[in-house]
Amino acid sequence: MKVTTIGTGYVGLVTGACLAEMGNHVVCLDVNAEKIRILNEGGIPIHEPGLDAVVKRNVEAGRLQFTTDVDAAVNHGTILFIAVGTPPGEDGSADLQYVLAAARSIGQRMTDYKVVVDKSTVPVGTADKVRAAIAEELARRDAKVGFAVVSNPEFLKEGAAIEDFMKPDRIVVGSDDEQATLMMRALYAPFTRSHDRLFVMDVRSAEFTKYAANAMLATRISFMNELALLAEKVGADIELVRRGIGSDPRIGYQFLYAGAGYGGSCFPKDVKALVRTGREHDQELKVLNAVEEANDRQKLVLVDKIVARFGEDLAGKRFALWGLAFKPNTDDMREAPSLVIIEELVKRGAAIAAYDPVAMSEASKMLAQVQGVSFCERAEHALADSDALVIVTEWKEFRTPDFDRIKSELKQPVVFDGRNLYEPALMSTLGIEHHAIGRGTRKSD
Ligand SMILES: NC(=O)c1ccc[n+]([C@@H]2O[C@H](COP(=O)([O-])OP(=O)(O)OC[C@H]3O[C@@H](n4cnc5c(N)ncnc54)[C@H](O)[C@@H]3O)[C@@H](O)[C@H]2O)c1
Ligand SMILES: O=c1ccn([C@@H]2O[C@H](COP(=O)(O)OP(=O)(O)O[C@H]3O[C@H](CO)[C@@H](O)[C@H](O)[C@H]3O)[C@@H](O)[C@H]2O)c(=O)[nH]1
Repeated sequence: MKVTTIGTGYVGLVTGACLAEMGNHVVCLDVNAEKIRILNEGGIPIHEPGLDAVVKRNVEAGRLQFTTDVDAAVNHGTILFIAVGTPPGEDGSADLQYVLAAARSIGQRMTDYKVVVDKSTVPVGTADKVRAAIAEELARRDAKVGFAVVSNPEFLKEGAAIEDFMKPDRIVVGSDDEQATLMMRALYAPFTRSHDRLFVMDVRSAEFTKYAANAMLATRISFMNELALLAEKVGADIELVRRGIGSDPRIGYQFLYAGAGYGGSCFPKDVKALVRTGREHDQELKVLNAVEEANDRQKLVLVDKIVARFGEDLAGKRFALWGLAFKPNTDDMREAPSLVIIEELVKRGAAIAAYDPVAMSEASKMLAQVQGVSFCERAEHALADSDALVIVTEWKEFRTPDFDRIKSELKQPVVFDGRNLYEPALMSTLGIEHHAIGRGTRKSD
C-alpha cells in the first residue's frame, strides 16, 4: 500500500520504517529540513535501538523515502498518518496547532480518496476538527474528493519502539467508515497474524483509550512512589513490597518501579491534558490531579535526600550524576527528572559532573544556561573529586559498576540510587553509604 507519514519524529519515523518493512511504500514528510537532510544522508536523527537497520534496509529496497515536499508527500499516500507533536498548551490542554496545520496541508493538496489517520495523541473530538479542517480546505478550492478520518493512537515506548510496533499488544482503530476500516485492517494484518489484536471501535473511544492507558500507567508509578516514601518511614522495603504485590496477576509486575519520578514526552503532558479535558466537562479528575502532584514531588526526592545528607548549602560540593535521559535506551530529554535535579542542586551552589551513554548532546543543549554542569566521556570520569554519586536513569551499564572504584574515587563513598539499582545489603557490605528510594538508608559500618 502507499503510505505517507506527516511528521518524522519518534512516532512518524518508526511507523514509516516498520510499515515499509512489511512491503508498503512509505514517504515520510517533515517540516524540519535538517531532520530530512540527516535521513537522506543515511543518518538517524534520534537514538532508538534497531531503528537504523530497519530504515537502511527499506531505503535501500526503495520502499522508504524522506522529503520536505508537501505536495509530493500528500499525493503519494492513500493512507496519510498524522504523527506530529501535541505539546501541552499553557492551560495543560493538548496544543492541536500542528495536527490542524497537517490536516489543512492535506486538504489543500489531495486529489483523490485518502484515509487520514490521527496517530498523534489527541483529545476526544479531534478527529471531528481534523475532518472539518480538511473539508474547509477542499471547499475553498471547490474540490470534490472523498476522505475518511480515522483514529489510530500509538502505544510504543521509546527505547523499545521497533519491538513495540512490530509486535504490538494491541492496535486500536477508531473508525466509522467501512472502507477506511478495511484498509486499516489490511495495513495492520501482518502485525496481528498470530493473535487478532486489532480492536475497531468508534473514533471517540479510540481517542480516549490512549489517554486512559497513559493515565493508568502514570497512576501506577505515582502510587508506588508514594508508597515508597511511606515505606521509608515505616521501615519497609518497597522492592520487596513490589514483588509481593506484582505476583498477584490482577496487579502484575510491570510499571511498579518506584524511582525519581516519571518523565518523557508523554506521561506528563497526557496526564495534564486529561485533567484539562475533565475540567472542560466539569469533572475534576481527583486521582489524576494527585498523580501529577505526586510526580512533581517525586522528582525532588533525590534532592531532598542530598540536602538531608549534605545540608541546604551545597557550595563547594560536586556530584557525579549518572543518567540524563528520561529513561534508558533513548536520547530523549523531554521532561527528564535529571533536569529538575540538576537545576535544584546547582541552585544550592553544587557543581555537577554528568554522564549519559547517549543523551549528553541533547542534555547540553537543554542545560546550556545552567552554570556548573560538566559532561564526562565515561561514567567513571565523573567520580573523582565528587562528594557523592547520584543515579537518575537505569542504563544497563550502571547496574554492576566497579564498586571499588566508586568507593575509592568519590571523596566519601555515598550513593544516591534514584532507580533502586543496588541491593542495600551489598552496599553495606562494601562500605558504601546507600540512599535508595523506599528502601531505607544503609550507612557503611
Ligand atoms: N514519543 C513517543 O514515544 C510517543 C508514543 C506514542 C504517541 N506519541 C504521540 O505521537 C505524537 C508525535 O510524537 P513524537 O514524539 O513523534 O514527536 P516529535 O516531536 O519527535 O516529532 C514530531 C515531528 O513532526 C514534525 N512536524 C510538525 N508539524 C508538521 C507538519 N505540519 N508537517 C510535517 N511535519 C511536521 C516536527 O518537525 C517533528 O519532527 C505526539 O502526539 C505524541 O504524544 C508519542
Ligand atoms: O515502573 C516504572 C516504569 C516507568 N517509569 C518511568 O516512566 C516514564 C515513562 O516510561 P515509559 O512508559 O517506559 O516510556 P515512554 O516512551 O514515555 O512510553 C509511554 O508513553 C508513550 C507515549 O504516549 C506510550 O506510547 C507508551 O505506551 C508509554 O509507556 C520514564 O521516566 C520511566 O523512568 C517509572 O518510574 N517506573
